[in-house]
Amino acid sequence: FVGMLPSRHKQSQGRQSQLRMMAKLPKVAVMVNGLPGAMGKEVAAACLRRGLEVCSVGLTGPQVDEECVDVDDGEGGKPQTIRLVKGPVTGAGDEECDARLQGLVAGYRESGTRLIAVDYTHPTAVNPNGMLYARHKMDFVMGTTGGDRDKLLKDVEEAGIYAVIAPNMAKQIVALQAGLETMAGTFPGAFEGYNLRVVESHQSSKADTSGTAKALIASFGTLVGKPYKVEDVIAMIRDREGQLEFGVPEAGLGGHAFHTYQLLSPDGSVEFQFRHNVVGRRIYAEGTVDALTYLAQQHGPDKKVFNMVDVLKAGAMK
Ligand SMILES: NC(=O)C1=CN([C@@H]2O[C@H](COP(=O)(O)OP(=O)(O)OC[C@H]3O[C@@H](n4cnc5c(N)ncnc54)[C@H](OP(=O)(O)O)[C@@H]3O)[C@@H](O)[C@H]2O)C=CC1
Ligand SMILES: O=C(O)C1=N[C@H](C(=O)O)C[C@H](O)C1
Repeated sequence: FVGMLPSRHKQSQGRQSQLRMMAKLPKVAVMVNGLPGAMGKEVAAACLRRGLEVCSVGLTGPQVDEECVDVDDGEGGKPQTIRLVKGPVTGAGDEECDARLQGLVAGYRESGTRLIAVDYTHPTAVNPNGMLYARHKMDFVMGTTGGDRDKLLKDVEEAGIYAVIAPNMAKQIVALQAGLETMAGTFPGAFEGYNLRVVESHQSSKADTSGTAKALIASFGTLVGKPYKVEDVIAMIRDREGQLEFGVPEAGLGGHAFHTYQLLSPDGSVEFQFRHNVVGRRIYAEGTVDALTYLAQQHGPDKKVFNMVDVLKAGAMK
């Protein structure tokens, strides 16, 4: 693997070094994990559009038979072939995956390039992959939702690596999240007695309840004055008929995130609604590149684990 390391796209490398000089970025390569999944492809495309080098190896899942996948910038640019390696499945370490990563990480280190992983895989892969990055001291951006988030944080902190971990990378949704956190911190109990109801619709292949909705109900809980259990307030829509009825356009059935948060006063006379509806996935991929660019500039010893609110507050989202 070491021999086939950084991509040889001369034109794109020229653009990369130009952008690096402008932004004073260290040399960075991105390992996209979760290929050939929907977000993996979107993120690879966004990296190529924005001049980040994409590593020629990426992790894949247990059900994928292909050995390689082509990614491109989504705008007619030259495709790049990524070799797929099965990610760890047990969390105890998968020998082949570890051996391959070891060579890869060492090769990039020798070439003075910071290799950062981006993870858009599966809720069951969050902790095994987090442990893998910890073992190999690889910084990462974790977009995958679900898993044991406390364990993920603990593993990362113990390994002393840098990470951005967030259930939503879309700038405007991160701003809503930050705004609600501020509102809840400033006016706890302002909605005392109100009833919260959350409906989220996603493509039928989505394995878990929305990580974004889970994050937002924490703030709503403070506003209402009582913590919520996910299963008590969040209704999921994953079926075609329900999705269309909820307003998802036919073209968005394969990839969408429609969320409505409703707060209703006890007598039903006052209603608040917060709604964010996204068709497609490009917005998250662009935010992921912002997170990568931000992470690439982090070297300090004090704070090493960030979320997207940190990235937004730092003014690092385009
Ligand atoms: N933070 C954010 O802004 C966003 C987060 N997401 C989250 O990203 C995740 C992925 O979403 P999406 O791309 O739509 O899902 P997809 O199912 O399209 O893609 C996931 C891919 O990851 C593979 N995979 C499974 N396990 C592993 C592993 N251990 N290592 C590497 N790859 C693995 C899957 O393979 P196989 O088919 O074999 O399982 C599949 O190819 C979800 O958790 C989703 O909620 C999505 C959008 C935005
Ligand atoms: O699976 C998705 O598609 C998405 N997942 C994230 C979540 O669980 O909140 C973000 C967004 O909703 C898209």
